[in-house]
Amino acid sequence: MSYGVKEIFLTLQGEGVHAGRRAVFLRFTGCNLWTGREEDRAHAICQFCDTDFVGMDGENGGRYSADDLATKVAELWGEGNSDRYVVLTGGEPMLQVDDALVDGLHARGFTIAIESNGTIETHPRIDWVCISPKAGSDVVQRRGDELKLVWPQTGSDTDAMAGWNFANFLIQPMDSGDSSANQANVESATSFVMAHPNWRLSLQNHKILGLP
Ligand SMILES: C[S@@+](CC[C@H](N)C(=O)[O-])C[C@H]1O[C@@H](n2cnc3c(N)ncnc32)[C@H](O)[C@@H]1O
Ligand SMILES: Nc1nc2[nH]cc(C(=O)O)c2c(=O)[nH]1
Ligand code: SF4
Ligand SMILES: [Mg+2]
Repeated sequence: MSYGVKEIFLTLQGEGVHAGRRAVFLRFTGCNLWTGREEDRAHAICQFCDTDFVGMDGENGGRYSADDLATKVAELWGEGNSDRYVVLTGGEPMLQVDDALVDGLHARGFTIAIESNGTIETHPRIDWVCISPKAGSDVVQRRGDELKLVWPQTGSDTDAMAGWNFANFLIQPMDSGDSSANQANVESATSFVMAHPNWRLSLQNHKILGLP
């Protein structure tokens, strides 16, 4: 098996419970909820994506074997064996993640996190599962460490989600690319959390910090 990779980079996790943690991001190409082409966005199940996951032309992108991919992730982490952390993202990483990659990353001492839309069951040996449901999709992965809902999304049933088996429930304001719409999304997300104390606010810190 080989993997199509858009980009791999060292940064800080910007979002969610582990915001601020040093992490290698491994971004796979391709998604099952949008082609990634602008002309298809309006018809996609997921229409608000902030990410270019098309092709393999990003930093350290390309086609890799499991061994080469795990080695590249370790090389980007650099010296030091403690607290090694890799985030599998995309696109939709569960279209590609398998035993060989998970075992290769574990063998190099990494704690493995995933950012997934939850429409495909996540690999059972991933250490930190973050699911971000998309309205209009069928979420089959209803357990994990973190449920991170982009807000607002009409058609999202937050009461039903609060009954799913997650350790943390987060609301993340949607980045729409327009500053006044973004301000409205932040205010709406804040109001939601003020009214629902079982949910917490997640901000995209990397965008504030100018990190990838
Ligand atoms: C680009 S997605 C890739 C992983 C996976 N496909 C997913 O949707 O969870 C990574 C994270 O960014 C979030 N995200 C995508 N577009 C966003 C936007 N415009 N504003 C805020 N968060 C966004 C997703 O919901 C997800 O939590
Ligand atoms: N710094 C940083 N943190 C992130 N957390 C989730 C991201 C993603 O695109 O999956 C992301 C990202 O793209 N950059
Ligand atoms: S599911 Fe994730 S990667 Fe796919 S289009 Fe939506 S936010 Fe982007
Ligand atoms: Mg991102």
